[in-house]
Amino acid sequence: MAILLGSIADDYTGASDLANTLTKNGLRTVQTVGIPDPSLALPDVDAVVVSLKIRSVPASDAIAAAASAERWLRQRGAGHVLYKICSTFDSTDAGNIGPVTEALSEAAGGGVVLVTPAFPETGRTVYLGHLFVGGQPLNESPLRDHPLNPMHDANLVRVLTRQSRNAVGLIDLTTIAAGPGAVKARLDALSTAGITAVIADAIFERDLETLGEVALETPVSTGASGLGLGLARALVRSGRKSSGAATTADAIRPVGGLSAIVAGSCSKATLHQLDIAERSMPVLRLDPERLLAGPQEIAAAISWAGDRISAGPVVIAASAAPETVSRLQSLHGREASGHAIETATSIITAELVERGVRRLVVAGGETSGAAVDRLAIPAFLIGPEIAPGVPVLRTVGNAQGDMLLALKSGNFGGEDFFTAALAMMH
Ligand SMILES: Nc1ncnc2c1ncn2[C@@H]1O[C@H](COP(=O)(O)OP(=O)(O)OP(=O)(O)O)[C@@H](O)[C@H]1O
Ligand SMILES: O=C(O)[C@@H](O)C(=O)CO
Repeated sequence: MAILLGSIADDYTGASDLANTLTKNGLRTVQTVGIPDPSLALPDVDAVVVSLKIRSVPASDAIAAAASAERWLRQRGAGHVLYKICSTFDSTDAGNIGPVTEALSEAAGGGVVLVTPAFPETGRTVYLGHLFVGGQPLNESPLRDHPLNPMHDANLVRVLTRQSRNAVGLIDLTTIAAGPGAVKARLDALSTAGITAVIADAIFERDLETLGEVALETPVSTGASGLGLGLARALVRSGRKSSGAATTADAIRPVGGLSAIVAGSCSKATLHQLDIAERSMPVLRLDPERLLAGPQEIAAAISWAGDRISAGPVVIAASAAPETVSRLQSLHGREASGHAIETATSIITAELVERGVRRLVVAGGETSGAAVDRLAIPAFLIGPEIAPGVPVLRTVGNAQGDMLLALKSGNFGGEDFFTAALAMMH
């Protein structure tokens, strides 16, 4: 299998978001969980998205994992590797967007890397280096209260500079509107000035098409699904994409079994989706203090689900409003609380699968990563889109048999996302 495009995603929901975009734009795509075991039979595809869980780990660990994935992708023919980050640039001053971008670029022989989290379909746009989420600058959006990576600065040139060893530049919208030639000339000038990463503006998909065309001529880029769209369309336009359409029908063949939703995302969107789900499904709100205190809360949740799940889908959520999250974090620390809750939700998820759940929705990137790791799912085929950025996924090579999943990024999906997702899984 020789692949045209490789990607390394810094979390699992982000990986499925990108895989969905690549599929919609004509690339046959598979999502692997880490570097797959050589014994895993992968389908013949144009693009592979390797999901890693490296958004909120120490930068040195993130670099090591990304470097191995990059080598694996290059060995399979990937001429270009996209480092898939969050469209809201989730990171801290310690990384990991800057350090991983620099490491991937160095491994590929250096040069300047285009960086943009723009994803217009979900309202993420970048203008003069500033990231907007819907109508709000990043630092005024709900991302200012993110449990793990609160975002307090919308100026991405500044944010990336704080994470990088080398200087960071900007390619503004005027240059991008002038077309690929103008962007290349500007990149060359910035590269001569010693800059190794540039934040690129993008408001419309046409801006991302221009950026995709330029990025494809370089070995590495860093961005969200918008840049994936640009790269996929550039590959198709250039005629480099092999024949064979990207179909999703095979991925949603019915799997039967029970269905459940597990949420660890504390985003405004997820909190509202949970309120709406409460009108049609039993919802258990976990007590975070009790979750951290010992295994009783987990056992109680499993028993609660066991009493109800044969009658229909159940929802189990650790999610809480920013004030509650802050209180817990001030008592136990940010990372320790996040990690302990992810562990708890992943144990609950595995127990639900043990009891027959085969259709599963998980809300939150870190939460999804912990759950998928505990289930030891090796890879996913990409099914149809439930909402922008969230496809139905079908497991490949799963020990428990075929399952359908949706891994929802915290901020994605309409208010009825949970019922909409389950309605597409049979
Ligand atoms: N009640 C709570 N108090 C503190 N932390 C919590 C609570 N509930 C969940 N968490 C933690 O908050 C973090 C949420 O991150 P996660 O990535 O799962 O969601 P998200 O950031 O909304 O999603 P995405 O990264 O896809 O945008 C996890 O580490 C989770 O364990
Ligand atoms: O890009 C996004 O916003 C999502 O795919 C994501 O990575 C959130 O975790």
